[in-house]
Amino acid sequence: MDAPLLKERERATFNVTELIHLLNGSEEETKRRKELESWLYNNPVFRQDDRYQISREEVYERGLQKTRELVNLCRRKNIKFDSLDFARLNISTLEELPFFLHVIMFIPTIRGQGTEEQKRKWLPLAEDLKILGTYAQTELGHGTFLRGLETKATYDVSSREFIVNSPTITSMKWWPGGLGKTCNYAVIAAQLYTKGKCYGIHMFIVQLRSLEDHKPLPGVTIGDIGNKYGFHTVDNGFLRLDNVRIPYENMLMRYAKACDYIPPVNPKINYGTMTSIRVDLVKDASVILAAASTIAIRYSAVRHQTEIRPGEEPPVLDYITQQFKLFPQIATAIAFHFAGDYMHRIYDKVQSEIFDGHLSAITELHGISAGLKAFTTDTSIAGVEICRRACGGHGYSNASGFQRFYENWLGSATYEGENTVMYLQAARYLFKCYDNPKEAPETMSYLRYPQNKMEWNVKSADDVSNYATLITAFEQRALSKISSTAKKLKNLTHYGMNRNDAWNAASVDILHSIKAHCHYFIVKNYMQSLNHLKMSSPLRQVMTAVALLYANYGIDEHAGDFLESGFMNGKQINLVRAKILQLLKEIRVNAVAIVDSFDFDDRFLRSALGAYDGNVYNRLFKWAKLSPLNKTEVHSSYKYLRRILQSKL
Ligand SMILES: CC/C=C\C/C=C\C/C=C\CCCC(=O)SCCNC(=O)CCNC(=O)[C@H](O)C(C)(C)COP(=O)(O)OP(=O)(O)OC[C@H]1O[C@@H](n2cnc3c(N)ncnc32)[C@H](O)[C@@H]1OP(=O)(O)O
Ligand SMILES: Cc1cc2nc3c(=O)[nH]c(=O)nc-3n(C[C@H](O)[C@H](O)[C@H](O)COP(=O)(O)OP(=O)(O)OC[C@H]3O[C@@H](n4cnc5c(N)ncnc54)[C@H](O)[C@@H]3O)c2cc1C
Repeated sequence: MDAPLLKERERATFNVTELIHLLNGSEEETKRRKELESWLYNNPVFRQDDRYQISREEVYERGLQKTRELVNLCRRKNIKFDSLDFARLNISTLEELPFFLHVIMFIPTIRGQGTEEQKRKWLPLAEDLKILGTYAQTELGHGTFLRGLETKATYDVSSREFIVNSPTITSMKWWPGGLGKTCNYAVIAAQLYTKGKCYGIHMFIVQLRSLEDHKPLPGVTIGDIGNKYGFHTVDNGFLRLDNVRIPYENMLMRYAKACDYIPPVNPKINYGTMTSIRVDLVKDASVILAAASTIAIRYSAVRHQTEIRPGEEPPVLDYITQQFKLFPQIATAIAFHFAGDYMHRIYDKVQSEIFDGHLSAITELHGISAGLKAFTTDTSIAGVEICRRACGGHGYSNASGFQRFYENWLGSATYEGENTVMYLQAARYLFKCYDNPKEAPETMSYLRYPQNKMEWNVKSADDVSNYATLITAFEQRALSKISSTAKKLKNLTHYGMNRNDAWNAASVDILHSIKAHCHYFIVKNYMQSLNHLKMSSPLRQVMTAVALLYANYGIDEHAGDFLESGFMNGKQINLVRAKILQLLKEIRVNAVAIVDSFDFDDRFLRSALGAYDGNVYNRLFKWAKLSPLNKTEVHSSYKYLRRILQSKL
């Protein structure tokens, strides 16, 4: 163990194991997670040290090998795909495996939108991996605007079949994970046509490849869409269907019937699978940012550079600017951890209502999950990059471990709902609640009260150490944004603009309003979660400092909003900034211990900079020697170099 990290750990003022169990939910949860991880990480197939030295095809093939190992492990240990254990395994690999969509979207769509009979037929096949499916909704021409999707499923009454067709090039399915080479089935989102009338988007199970030789079936043109920023393991694919016939029973009909069409009670119930992934992405944002913070903090405690006082080369973690970069990332990761817990609680509650036939809460769930998905993924993507940059040159090396997180996580601003669109969807719900405050859910209860102007009763740095005053600050900032935007919308329509054009004209203000609302919710939920948790006083002291940093940092980052709201003045902003510096100093002694509490296995981080023992330089050198260029002392391309060296200008 590298001496600096040892010293850092010895200085900690709280019990790391206590925080590990708190973040995992309990000691039993920690034990179970570590047991599952040991089964995974002890398998050589999950090697990663040559990840960046192999081709895309080898990466894809490795993905299938890992899938095989993961599936065999689940079978040996009787772990079901919809179990918490599988979810733990999934995040512990954090690999975008080619069969990923089969588990997170294909099966859940059948489970959520199939009739009992359809579930009896398809779920055993899917859960036993007799068939492998993906979720094929996005098309070349449309990903966001689902009502604009062009794939058609036309009901042929005479044969009791649907004819599924891609009428144009823009109607080709494009992006679905595993579609290119892996899956032999898909749930296809298509416009249902019956008796000459279009009834909108419904979901259809379509076989794409033979179960005998995996060749594409007649009428199916299918393949990989090519290299991307990340998700290299996944064969995101394209699919064109040329009047492919499927049985009537292949339309998922829990909520709608095709023959003599019966519409769903709420047409958006077909969008339910997307909501479930958005809910997961909130917690994923916490995990990704916690992993990046772990790498950056451990490295910053080991990396000594330049001088504060002549003759002393300190760890870069002693630079206040380094703390100002990194400690808010730790705080954000923990804030999003609690937001993810909240999202899962709400999702489970609404899901049980839906299965009892009450669909009213799906609009609220959509409004909240769309906003938090956008807010947490945007923030965590930026946070990973801050962590990477804080590691200087070695942060730019693949040996740092950042690229794996960053390249896959970048997509989260787009997949499962492009973030701007998600913000606007959440805002649509927020402004509806603003106009009808009595209908506002608990997360928007502050809209119910009269918007009386308030002043922040803050006179000293101690006042910015109070959860209630900080929550009020974020509430007033959000209210100020929402009410001024509502006024703008009212004026625009008052002077003759229709509601949609007014919405578009005010959409930048609307975006600021929903982001302020999400930020308020995250702060409030974070602090209330800590208040409800039992912990020792040393740990509570640390967690309080981190939570206060999250809130005060948020005020400093958006100082203009808080001043504009009239709720705060310049002097108070300076009190906040003074508080931030005081909190950085307080957190410094525990920084390494806090990221140790995220409890990432080295084989998950795969980082020469963030390994638990801090043995950075030997790991970097060992990794560099793996470079294919180092297979020979003189590279075979020397012949070109020699000509360059011998040529005359
Ligand atoms: C390191 C990585 C780790 C983990 C990664 C894990 C997973 C991710 C990896 C890959 C998976 C990616 C898979 C995909 O991307 S699948 C495709 C995702 N696509 C989308 O999200 C499409 C986004 N577009 C839409 O959802 C819709 O088009 C829309 C933007 C919502 C607009 O729909 P539209 O029908 O036009 O509705 P509006 O006219 O705007 O009216 C809105 C109306 O409908 C209600 N609504 C909308 N959506 C939902 C929903 N999901 N649930 C419930 N209700 C919904 C909305 O509330 C509003 O209701 P009103 O009462 O106001 O009318
Ligand atoms: C890694 C990855 C995996 C994916 N996996 C799948 C999958 O398995 N299955 C699947 O079906 N799809 C998948 N997708 C597709 C993904 O869901 C879509 O790309 C996503 O929904 C965005 O849609 P789009 O590409 O049409 O973007 P667009 O909507 O075209 O976005 C382009 C720009 O237009 C703006 N814009 C669009 N509409 C509005 C609006 N109403 N108001 C304001 N601005 C707007 C957006 O903000 C954005 O800036 C995946 C995508 C990626 C990157």
